[in-house]
Amino acid sequence: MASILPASNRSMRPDKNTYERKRSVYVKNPYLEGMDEDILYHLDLGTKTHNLPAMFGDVKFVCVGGSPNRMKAFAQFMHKELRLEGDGEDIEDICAGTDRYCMFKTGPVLSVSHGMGIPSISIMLHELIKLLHHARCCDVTIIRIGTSGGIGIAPGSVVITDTAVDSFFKPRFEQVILDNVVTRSTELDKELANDLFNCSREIPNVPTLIGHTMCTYDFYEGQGRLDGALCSFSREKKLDYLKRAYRAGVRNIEMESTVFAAMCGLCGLRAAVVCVTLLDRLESDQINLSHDVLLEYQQRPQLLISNFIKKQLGLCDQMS
Ligand SMILES: O=P(O)(O)O[C@@H]1C[C@H](O)[C@@H](CO)O1
Ligand SMILES: O=c1cc[nH]c(=O)[nH]1
Repeated sequence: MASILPASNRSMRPDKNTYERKRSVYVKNPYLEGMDEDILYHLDLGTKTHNLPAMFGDVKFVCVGGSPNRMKAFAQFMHKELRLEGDGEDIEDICAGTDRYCMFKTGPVLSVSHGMGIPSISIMLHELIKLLHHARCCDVTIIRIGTSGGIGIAPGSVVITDTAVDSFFKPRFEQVILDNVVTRSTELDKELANDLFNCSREIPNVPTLIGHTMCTYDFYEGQGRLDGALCSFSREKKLDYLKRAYRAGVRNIEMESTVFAAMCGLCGLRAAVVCVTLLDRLESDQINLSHDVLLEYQQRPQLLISNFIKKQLGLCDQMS
């Protein structure tokens, strides 16, 4: 039977930090407290092997994205932007003991890769959220910086997601738990989305908008592409579907935002999704950008998030 768990249903127990108005990172699992040790297997970290509060206690911003190289480049970029010591080129992968994900820390910013698709980001988020909880982090903002296919907007546009929707344009994420389907809310933090949009106004030549983001389970058939190994629908059906998505408010398509919004919302993380579009899906299916253009497009969300983080840290005036 399906049930809705609203994102506002946040705490399992009273927040010990209520008086300081701090926002903790919650885990909603009664079994965790009774565990002697928690091994974060896919991150190659653990509560007995690592001093998580010392390593991560000061983290305030977590940025996640599919590709390990992109997330390393973002960490190096942030290192420079925050004017931290050294050039940041030799930044170490904290998860070097596993090749599932990579993680880099630069000042209060953590940069983590999540691979492609809902199952991959979901595993990473379970362990990342436990990590932040064990490290006693508070007031954490998490942002997915990714790539996507646009609908009816110019390639290179940056979409800040107001609501993540599924393939039926519904703001929900359906998690199969045992043999039940549990439906979770995919609302994102509207204030954060607006703050990011305001920040984007200061970046010239990068068209940026707020819109719904559709999250699919597949890049090809799941996104209505005509160029996969399998295709059982016509060009007309594809265009009809994408135009209906556009009319429902969808401006881009990717593969992680619904589970990201659902899990972060339930665990007390202020969350946003910021993706650049690589093509207009009403025009084409294949991504034929040159390497340089692709690189420049991928840097657009990074530039916006870096400006936002610097503003939040009160560093912008001193640095411009
Ligand atoms: O963060 P990335 O750029 O990996 O996100 C999108 C969605 C899929 O993971 C992938 C498909 O190319 O790109
Ligand atoms: O079309 C696209 C481009 C990037 N990522 C997606 O999921 N879809």
